[in-house]
Amino acid sequence: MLNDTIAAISTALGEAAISVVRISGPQALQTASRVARLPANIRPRQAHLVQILDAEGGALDHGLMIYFKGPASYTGEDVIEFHGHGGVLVTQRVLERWLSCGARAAEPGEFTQRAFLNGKMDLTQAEAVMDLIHAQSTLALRAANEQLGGVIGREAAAMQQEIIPVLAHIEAYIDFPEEDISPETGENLKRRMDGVLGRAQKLIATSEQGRILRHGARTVISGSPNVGKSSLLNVLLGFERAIVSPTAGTTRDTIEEVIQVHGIPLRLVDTAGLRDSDDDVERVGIQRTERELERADLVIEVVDGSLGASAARLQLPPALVSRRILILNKSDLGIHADWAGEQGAIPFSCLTGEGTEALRDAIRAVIATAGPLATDHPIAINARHKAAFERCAERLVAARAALARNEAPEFIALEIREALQALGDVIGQVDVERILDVIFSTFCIGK
Ligand SMILES: Nc1nc2c(c(=O)[nH]1)N(C=O)[C@@H](CNc1ccc(C(=O)N[C@@H](CCC(=O)O)C(=O)O)cc1)CN2
Ligand SMILES: Nc1nc2c(ncn2[C@@H]2O[C@H](COP(=O)(O)OP(=O)(O)OP(=O)(O)O)[C@@H](O)[C@H]2O)c(=O)[nH]1
Repeated sequence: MLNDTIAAISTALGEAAISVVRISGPQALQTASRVARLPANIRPRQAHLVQILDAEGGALDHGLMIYFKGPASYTGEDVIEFHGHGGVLVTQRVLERWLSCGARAAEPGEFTQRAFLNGKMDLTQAEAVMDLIHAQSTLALRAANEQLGGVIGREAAAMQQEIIPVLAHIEAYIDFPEEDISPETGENLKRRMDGVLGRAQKLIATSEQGRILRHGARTVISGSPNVGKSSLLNVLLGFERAIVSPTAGTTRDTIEEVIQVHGIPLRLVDTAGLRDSDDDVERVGIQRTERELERADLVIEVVDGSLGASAARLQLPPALVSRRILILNKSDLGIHADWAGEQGAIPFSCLTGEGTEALRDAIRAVIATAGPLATDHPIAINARHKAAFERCAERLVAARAALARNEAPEFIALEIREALQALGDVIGQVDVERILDVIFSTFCIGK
C-alpha cells in the first residue's frame, strides 16, 4: 500500500491566489520529472520556479515546486508540493497531470495516515490535525495545538511506562509459582497502579471540555413570544465573529451558528420551529425543543424584565437548572419589582447593550462547571480517547482487586496487559516487543 505514490489538491477548490497540489511516495520525484522540467540540481526544501507541462509539452501552469526528501517530510516519504495559480480548472488540470504520470488520487486523510504509519506522529496527533482545522474558537485551537504537540500521546506513553514494570514484576511470578508476591511488593505494585488510575481519571475528566471545544456547547435560547429572543441572538452574533457552519440535516438543512464567548465555542441551536402556528408543525417544534433541551449544555432563558413575572416560565429538567441563565431583557424600560428575588438573573438590554459582559461571564461560568476549561488545562481528550482511558481504568481496577485477592499472577497480568493495550490504542500502538524487552533485560529472572 505504502509503495505507491499519492497526489491530491491540498487547498480548497475555488478561485484563490495560490493552490497547492501535494504528492507523496517513492515515485514523487520521478513523477515530477515527467510533469515539469526540473532544474538539474533540485535541492530538498528549496522552492524552485517551474512550469507544469501538459501531455503535448505545452504550458499548464507556472509555479513553485518544493521537494521534501523522505523521511524529513510531513508524511515521512518523498513529498513534492506544487504551489500554482489558484484557479479551479488550472489546479484540476495540474492534478490530472500528476495522476497520468504515475501518481494515484489520494484518499481523504491519506497524507496524514501515511505520516502516522511512517511514525511521524501518533494517532492523537493525527486526530489533532483535523481538530486544528475544525477549531472554531481560540480555546479549541489551543487544545488542538497542544494535542498536535503530543501532550496526550506523551501522557498515555508515560502511563504505559509506569505500568510496564508492574507487568514485568507480575510476569516474573508466573515463572516462579512457588514464590508468593510479598505484601510489600504487592503494596508497591498497587501504588503504581493507583498512580496511573489517577492519571486516567484526570484525563477522562477533560472529555466533557473536549466535546464542548470540538463541537461547541449546545446553547438553546428560549422564552415566550416577543421577549426579544431574536434580538438577543443578534447581540450574541455580534459578540465575536460568527462562523456560519451549514450542517446537513436529514430532513432539512439547519444552519447552526457558532459563536465564541471567552474563547469557548457555542453552538446556538435554532428553535425557530416553535413559532409556527400550524398545529402539527408546532408539535414537532416543541418536541424538537424538548429534545434540544435534553442535550443542551446551556439554556439562555429570556423574559421581558419590564413586565411582571406572571408569564409562563420554562420548565427545565433538574439537571439543567444549574445550566440556565435567566435574562431579564428590555431593562431599558425598567425592571419590574417581581424579579427582585431572582438569584443570578441578568438585567439585559438588546437596545443599550446593558448586561452584555455579565452574560459573557455567566456563560463562561456555566460551561466551566462541565470540567476544567482549557485555559488552565490545555488537555481536552476526545470520545475515542475517553473510551480507551476508561477501559484502561477498568482493567487497572480489576488488576488491583485481583492482586488484593491474591489471585494467580497469570490472571493479574492479563488485566494489566489489557490496560496497557488500551493506552496503546490511544496512541495507535501495538507493541509487545517493548514489554518483552523490559521483562528480559531490566528484570533479572535468574536471581
Ligand atoms: N506547504 C505546506 N504547509 C503546511 C503543511 C504542508 O504539508 N505543506 N502541513 C501539513 O499538514 C502543515 C505543516 N506540517 C508539517 C509538518 C512537518 C513537516 C516536515 O517537513 N517535517 C520534517 C522536517 C522537520 C524539520 O525540518 O524540522 C520531519 O518531520 O522530518 C512539514 C509540514 C501546515 N502547513
Ligand atoms: N425596549 C426594548 N425592546 C426590545 C429589546 N429587545 C427586543 N426588543 C423589542 O421587542 C420586540 C420583540 O423582539 P424579538 O427579538 O423579535 O423577540 P422574539 O422573542 O424573538 O419574538 P418572537 O419572534 O415572537 O418569538 C421587538 O420589537 C424588539 O425591538 C430591548 O432590550 N429593549
